Amino acid sequence: MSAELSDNPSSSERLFALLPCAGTGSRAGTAGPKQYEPLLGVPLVLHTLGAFQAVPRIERCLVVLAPGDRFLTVDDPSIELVHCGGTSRAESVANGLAALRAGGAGPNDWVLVHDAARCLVTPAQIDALIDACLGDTVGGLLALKLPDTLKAETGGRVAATVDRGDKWLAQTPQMFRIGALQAALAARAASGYDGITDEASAMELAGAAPRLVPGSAQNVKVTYPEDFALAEAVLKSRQP
Ligand SMILES: Nc1ccn([C@@H]2O[C@H](COP(=O)(O)OP(=O)(O)OP(=O)(O)O)[C@@H](O)[C@H]2O)c(=O)n1
Ligand SMILES: C[C@](O)(CO)[C@H](O)COP(=O)(O)O
Repeated sequence: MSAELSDNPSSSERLFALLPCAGTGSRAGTAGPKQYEPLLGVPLVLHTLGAFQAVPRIERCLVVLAPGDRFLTVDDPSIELVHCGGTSRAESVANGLAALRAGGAGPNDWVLVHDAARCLVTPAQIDALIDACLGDTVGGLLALKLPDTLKAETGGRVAATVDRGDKWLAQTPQMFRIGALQAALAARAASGYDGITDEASAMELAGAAPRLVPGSAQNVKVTYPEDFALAEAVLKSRQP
């Protein structure tokens, strides 16, 4: 075992969550960052956090905020807010991983990285990912097989219908060993994380093949103005 892997052997199966929450939500059309828009009277990101709080085997949840962000406060000791968001999602995640390590997480511990903006994720979906990845050498991600026909475009017209047999939509959470993910992201830092839109893409470029774990069509990322009403309707449908 390498020196890096042996420095925290007792924590080899610990689970942490990391929520990148430092975006501006430029496509959402909201006055402030979309993650704080109220849904059923509660800031969007608190719905997201609620799903992770309901998974007891996750030891701690780290929320990566923009440096000047003072919107969010929490009183749950298992949730930690850090103001180290970067200029890209990948940079926010890399900074958050460093904060997790500084707080005692080891390289062999697992991290579940999840978009703050995916507020409809459920504890059952998080558990399904953990169950599928704990015994895996690489880790993996929730993803969805394409439900629609896929078109390639040239100049606003269809250039081709693309075979969708092997195509999946990547979702989050994405679960990897912290040390492996740190190394994969560090290798992309010099290029400004170009093309690294999720954790799996960094791991793929490092030579790994992340496991695809079927997710749910409801696990949407709130991105555009119309997504808020959809998310609120789903949350309402889940109320007792
Ligand atoms: N520099 C950034 C950019 C994004 N995110 C986070 O990454 C998640 C997914 O990103 P996305 O939905 O693209 O959010 P935004 O970047 O805020 O949206 P937009 O691209 O429309 O500006 C969000 O929870 C967002 O807060 C982040 O932590 N740091
Ligand atoms: C990570 C992600 O949610 C996977 O689908 C997605 O790539 C993040 O959104 P962005 O628009 O690429 O920042």
